[in-house]
Amino acid sequence: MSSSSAYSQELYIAQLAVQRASILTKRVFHEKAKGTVDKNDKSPVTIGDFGAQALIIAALRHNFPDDAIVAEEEAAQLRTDENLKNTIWDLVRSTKLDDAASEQALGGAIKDADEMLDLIDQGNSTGGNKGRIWAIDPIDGTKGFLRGGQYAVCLGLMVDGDVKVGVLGCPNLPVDDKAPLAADIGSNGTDDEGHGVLFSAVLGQGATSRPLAASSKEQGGRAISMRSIDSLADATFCESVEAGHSAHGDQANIAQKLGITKPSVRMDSQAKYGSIARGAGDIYLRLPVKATYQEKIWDHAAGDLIVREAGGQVTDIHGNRLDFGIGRTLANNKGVVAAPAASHAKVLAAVQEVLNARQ
Ligand SMILES: Nc1ncnc2c1ncn2[C@@H]1O[C@H](COP(=O)(O)OS(=O)(=O)O)[C@@H](OP(=O)(O)O)[C@H]1O
Ligand SMILES: [Mg+2]
Ligand SMILES: [Mg+2]
Ligand SMILES: [Mg+2]
Repeated sequence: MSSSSAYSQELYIAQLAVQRASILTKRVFHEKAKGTVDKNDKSPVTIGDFGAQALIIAALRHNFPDDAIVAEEEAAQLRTDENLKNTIWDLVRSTKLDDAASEQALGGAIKDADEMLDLIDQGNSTGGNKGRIWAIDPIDGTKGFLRGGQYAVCLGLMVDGDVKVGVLGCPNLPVDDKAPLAADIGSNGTDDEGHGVLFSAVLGQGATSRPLAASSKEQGGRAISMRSIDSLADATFCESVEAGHSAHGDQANIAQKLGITKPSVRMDSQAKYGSIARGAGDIYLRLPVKATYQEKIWDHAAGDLIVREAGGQVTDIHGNRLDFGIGRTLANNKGVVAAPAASHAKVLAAVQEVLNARQ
């Protein structure tokens, strides 16, 4: 550890935990049948989601035993499916960081398959605005992961409801912060040479990126910041791939109102937040499709902080900051509008015009 600034130990462990979990997800993509299991909300989950969650929680439990954890997945299905459990255990016990000291810092291996299941289930905190709570999305953008597009391994630490540390591992994004966003980045991601980036931020300390494959000896990373755009007409906006997750039609109308001429870049996961934070894109719009859907805290905690620390503003469609302190969901918010701080009011005004016209 090179620095003793606030949350430096949490940042260090979070980065290593995300790096290790990303090794597992990449192995699943390349080595294993990725077959999905349907969750009760009809969304897909893979052995990668369960395995990555187990590894991250093991690292947190070893280092911060008293902290609460909110994580997306639960082990119930694995307890009744021996085969599935064993496949995941096989992956989890054989996934390690190359650097022995880093692996040691995470507490090393999980004891056995039953301990793995118990760890997965320790992500069941109800959240809230008291004390230290980690938010984990082991694979965000599971559909992107399956199609070889974008996905992210996401970890955030909230203290009294405020996000203090955020880390995003994006195995299929270019390492180069300046690489323009390819139009097909959401369907044609790759983790070949030159890909894999780790975004990080600590509240009040800025945001950084570094290669996901970097060893822990290369601490730090490059500072990243949002692009300062003179005219919104030149902006690039990012949105979900799934039309059911955000309203593509409304988003196109908003872009048109802002004079944006470039087509949107569609990609899954919090890779959208990372991409705008480093100026590869400029705006992330997520307008609600279903009025009843509540966004989950693990889908936004790390990205929200990384964008704000890179000079952006993140609100919901009503202009309110995302409220991470009321439970597992963002029940007080609807949608997401993320933009450079100086342009956010203008973007929000266009969002509201389009939404008002909708009613
Ligand atoms: N109906 C609805 N509306 C909004 N959001 C939803 C909805 N259903 C699911 N989800 C969550 O969306 C997460 C992935 O969304 P993304 O925008 O990142 O990617 S995508 O292009 O839409 O797949 C996805 O995260 P993962 O489950 O981690 O992949 C879900 O938590
Ligand atoms: Mg999911
Ligand atoms: Mg998610
Ligand atoms: Mg997920």
